[in-house]
Amino acid sequence: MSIQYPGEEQLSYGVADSFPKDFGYGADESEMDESSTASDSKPRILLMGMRRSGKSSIQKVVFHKMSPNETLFLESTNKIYKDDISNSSFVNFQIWDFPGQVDFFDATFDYEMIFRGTGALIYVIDAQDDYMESLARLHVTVTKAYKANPDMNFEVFIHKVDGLSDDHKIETQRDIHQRANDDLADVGLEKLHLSFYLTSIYDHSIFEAFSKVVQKLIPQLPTLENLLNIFISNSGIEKAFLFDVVSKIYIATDSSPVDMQSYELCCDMIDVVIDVSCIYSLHAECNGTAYDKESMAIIKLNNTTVLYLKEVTKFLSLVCILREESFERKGLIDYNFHCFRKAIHEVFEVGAATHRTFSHQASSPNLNAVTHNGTPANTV
Ligand SMILES: Nc1nc2c(ncn2[C@@H]2O[C@H](COP(=O)(O)OP(=O)(O)OP(=O)(O)O)[C@@H](O)[C@H]2O)c(=O)[nH]1
Repeated sequence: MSIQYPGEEQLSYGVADSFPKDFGYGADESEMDESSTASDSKPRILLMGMRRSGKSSIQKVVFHKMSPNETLFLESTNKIYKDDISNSSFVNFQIWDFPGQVDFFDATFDYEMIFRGTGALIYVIDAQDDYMESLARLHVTVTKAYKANPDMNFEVFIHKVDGLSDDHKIETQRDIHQRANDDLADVGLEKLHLSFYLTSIYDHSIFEAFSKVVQKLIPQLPTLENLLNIFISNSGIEKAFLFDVVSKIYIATDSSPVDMQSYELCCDMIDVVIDVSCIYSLHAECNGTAYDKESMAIIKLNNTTVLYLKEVTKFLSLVCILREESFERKGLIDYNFHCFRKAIHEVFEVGAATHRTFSHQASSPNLNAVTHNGTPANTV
């Protein structure tokens, strides 16, 4: 595990620099600094919902490492809070936290402008409370937003489900799903697709849900999944996640199903790596220095499972789950990882270059992996 800071020049690479450009409506980093209007043009994710539904808590827990218990002391948000997380995260967009319910009839609130630059609208419903009023607000919000920007994704977080039994959770989700879609059908908006997630800040469900929201906004997702599939099948790995280190959102995974336990294990591994690196860091302050080019860790569990973490870019890390037997071929895994890492860098360089030239012709990176038995496999 690395604990050394590699030097400034090594931190100059950054996938996030290309990320907003790949959304097609982002602005350059330099422009961001010059005016807040420019930074407002960054792709956004909006957090909306009734007062006390848990919007600020979600944002603080996922992106600012606040512990769930501390959210009890969060004060009510009074104005739109714009959180630009791009300096620390691959997830290069703004999260806009809205103060309780938005008054769409307030003339000073230009909701059309806000919705037009939005990638995803997350509507948070407090599942522990009576949600009828919240459902009515959801309907007004999504219909207005859809008219302004039909391309945006509509995500509904059925939140605070930690207080509900398993049966109650399923029943609540079914009920909310039914009512929300019936309301849309009544006004002829069957085309408006709502995605539903059961979430809580007290477990990993909020990170999983946010991962799925973010993945839908990554144009390179199919390429990333393809690269992960090639990497794991040639290396004898069971499951691999590409993580945004700071938020523990997974940007992509291979196409085998995700089980919560594996995801939680990998999240915990990131915490261990960052915490241990911080403790032994050469720097007194451990802000952003705990993760660098040298970062890697191997954790052997007592059930013959191995967790393997390696740095991919300044913000991204690959966390793999594999059997002890497969780990005996560590040389092969490392070689394939080297190819995988190179391919990931190419994906985002191509993305950035494509944006710069305003060209829509994307080229695919080559992943010259070695198969599990050692023969080179030229794959795209
Ligand atoms: N049990 C439980 N409580 C939660 C969860 N998420 C948030 N809360 C609590 O809900 C309360 C309200 O959270 P906030 O994040 O302030 O809600 P908000 O939607 O931002 O509220 P406004 O700023 O007034 O719009 C806090 O006491 C949180 O601790 C959750 O997943 N489970």
